[in-house]
Amino acid sequence: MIKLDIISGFLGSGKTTLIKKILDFYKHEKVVVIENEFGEIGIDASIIKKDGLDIIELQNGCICCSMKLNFKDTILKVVKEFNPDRIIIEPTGIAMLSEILSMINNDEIKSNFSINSLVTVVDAINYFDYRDNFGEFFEDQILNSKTLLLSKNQFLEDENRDNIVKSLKSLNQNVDIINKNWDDLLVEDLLVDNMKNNADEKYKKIKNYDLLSTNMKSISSVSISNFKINETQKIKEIFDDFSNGKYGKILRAKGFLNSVLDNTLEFNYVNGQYNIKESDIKTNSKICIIGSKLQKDKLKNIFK
Ligand SMILES: Nc1nc2c(ncn2[C@@H]2O[C@H](COP(=O)(O)OP(=O)(O)OP(=O)(O)O)[C@@H](O)[C@H]2O)c(=O)[nH]1
Repeated sequence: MIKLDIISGFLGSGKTTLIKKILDFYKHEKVVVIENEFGEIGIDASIIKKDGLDIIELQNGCICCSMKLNFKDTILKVVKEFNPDRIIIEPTGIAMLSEILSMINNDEIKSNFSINSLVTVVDAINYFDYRDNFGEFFEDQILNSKTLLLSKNQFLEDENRDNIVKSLKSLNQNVDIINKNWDDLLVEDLLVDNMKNNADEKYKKIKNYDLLSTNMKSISSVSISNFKINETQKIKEIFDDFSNGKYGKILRAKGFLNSVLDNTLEFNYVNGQYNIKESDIKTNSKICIIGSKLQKDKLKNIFK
């Protein structure tokens, strides 16, 4: 049986960071990662790329396409082409987990695969904001997971972390919740416990696309390649501006920048917070911006 690991979670929650971490545990296996990115340009594949790892990138332009994507066919193609021990799937941050599970809930997949982990990474910093603004969608990921893994929890007080755990439990009583520092995380923590969780349990579909909130439906993306900005200070100013709403509600931006100092910088912006760090990845300058009610022309102009 081929092992299947599904790592879901809202935009910028920490899926790619987690996959990088678990790849170390599986370095003696033949692993294929399927990266389904929402924007038009791929960023995550460059981040997790390493020798001997095969990565399949699936780009999707809109939430509606992202949900209709046929994971089943892709997975079966990967099996034929690569014959892997394990497939790790990172759906887009705005994929409905129920939709993905319904696509792989068929005999062909079941006879070839065992679900090893079905994790949703929950961004502790933004938990209540996202739950309020993207409720039914956010809950779909939580209801359909076997394991919930809190990320960024080192930034919160114990009391706030406890409130998140309580809220998660009120949504899904049967799920394992991992609330620990990721330095202490073991791959065993993420495995589906078949004794506790019935693997054949029906996925819990909450809403179909037509019923999703306007907030959710208005999420779109802008991707810009080879932009000319090459100073850290300038990109910081842009990110500071992202939070004031003049370009729409920007939830996520990520990419690379070739700086004047001739090095590559990797940046991550998640709902008002950002970091910029030196990267050893050699690539052109590129940015993918995701948010709701995006002012796309204004955004393209600032990167001209
Ligand atoms: N400090 C800290 N930062 C984290 C943690 N998890 C993720 N991050 C940061 O959050 C940002 C987004 O992480 P990613 O792993 O790219 O998130 P993602 O879910 O793959 O993002 P998308 O694929 O764009 O939805 C990066 O800057 C990470 O370094 C965590 O547990 N602690």
